[in-house]
Amino acid sequence: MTAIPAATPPATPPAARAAARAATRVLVLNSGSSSVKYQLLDMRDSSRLAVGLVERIGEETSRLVHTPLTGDGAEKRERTGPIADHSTALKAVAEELAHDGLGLDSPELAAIGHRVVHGGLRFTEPTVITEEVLAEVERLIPVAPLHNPANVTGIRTARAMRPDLPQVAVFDTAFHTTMPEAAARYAIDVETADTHRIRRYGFHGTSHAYVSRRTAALLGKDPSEVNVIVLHLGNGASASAVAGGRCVDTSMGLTPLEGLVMGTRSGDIDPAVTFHLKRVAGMSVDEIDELLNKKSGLVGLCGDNDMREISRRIEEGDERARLAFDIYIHRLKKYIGAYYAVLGRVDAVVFTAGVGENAAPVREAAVAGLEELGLALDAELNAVRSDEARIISAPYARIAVAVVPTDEELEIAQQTFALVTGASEAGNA
Ligand SMILES: Nc1ncnc2c1ncn2[C@@H]1O[C@H](COP(=O)(O)OP(=O)(O)O)[C@@H](O)[C@H]1O
Ligand SMILES: CC(=O)OP(=O)(O)O
Ligand SMILES: [Mg+2]
Repeated sequence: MTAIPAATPPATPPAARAAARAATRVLVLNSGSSSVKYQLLDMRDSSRLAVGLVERIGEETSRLVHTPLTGDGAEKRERTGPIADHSTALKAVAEELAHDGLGLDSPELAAIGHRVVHGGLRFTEPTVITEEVLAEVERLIPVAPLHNPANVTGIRTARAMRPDLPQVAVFDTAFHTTMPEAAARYAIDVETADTHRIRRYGFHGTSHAYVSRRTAALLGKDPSEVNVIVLHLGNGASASAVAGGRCVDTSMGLTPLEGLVMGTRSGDIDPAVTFHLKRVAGMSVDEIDELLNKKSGLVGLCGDNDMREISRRIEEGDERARLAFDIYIHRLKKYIGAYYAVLGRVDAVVFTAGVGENAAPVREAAVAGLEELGLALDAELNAVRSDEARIISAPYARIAVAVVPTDEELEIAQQTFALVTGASEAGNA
């Protein structure tokens, strides 16, 4: 494996900071393995000017959904048909923005903020992207094989379109750097671990940070006063234990493969399974990587990775879908119990991301039977569909259970704007 580099990130160039002060818009690109989510925001009031998504990149059935939010009667637009790669996807996004007079050539654009999944040991803060920073993000590809390549393509394409504009990387790993050594270290030979920088990094940190803060606000408290278990359940899924606003443990590890059962990833597994697959089943390391990252989790268990489809199949009496759901829930419940023990006192358990925000049956099953721990849902509140942050626990429950929609893009925009305008250096980040 490639060693994970350590050093200090570069400061914001003063010229870029001065230019950014006059402009107030930030474009955020959240490039996933097969998708790009994006938002254009005006940072004077953090309002959205346009939002969108490109999904199923690389397939015949790619889809771009773009929603301008300026002016009256602005309507959602859709494009379908093959989009070969992330570079093509971003060019299509730029065209859609230009169509609404919000093009990347706008002098009002202060910066582009990029989600970058793995920042290794080096990047613990939002960082202005230089060729050298980009080279380090590329160097980390072996430890985020599904994500960092897309992030790099996104950055290179955006830089080619606006080479003069500051571009900022906001790292999924950053929020987790507060974990104590006892949580971050694996119990393997210390020298080997240190030489190769093998440790728990954790991911989805931007989401865990945003959601834990919003949960504190929902409880009417300061983040420093509350202990929260955050369950980020999207296609990738991770849990974290957040004590007083600081991450103390998280389920993803050196790579985003560890922890919960995910859409296509196995999550926790006995490492000896990999030796067995190599020695006994004759699979290559690349084949095992592909099996665990892309053909496991829900899709490996039942052929579908979308919780909507799995719920539908369960209702039809499909046994494989039922078993996949049960395995998913069993793992989730184990992490709730584990992080309860890690935190000692829990104020809230919060569900977020595509599954966490939308799948009431997942929330119900994950919390079922945990009344002794102080967890109980209100069935009616759990069934409500809403885009608002809300509490769904029973009034008598000692611990709040909440649903808080994540907003990685807003968090990235705020961190990006603070960095390029120098606000973060003035202590306003
Ligand atoms: N209405 C819904 N009901 C149940 N699950 C849903 C719903 N909408 C989305 N999901 C789940 O959310 C997943 C996507 O979550 P998301 O957080 O957008 O993931 P990612 O950012 O990893 O692409 C889908 O694969 C699906 O399983
Ligand atoms: C880190 C990770 O798993 O991200 P995503 O959920 O976007 O795949
Ligand atoms: Mg996501």
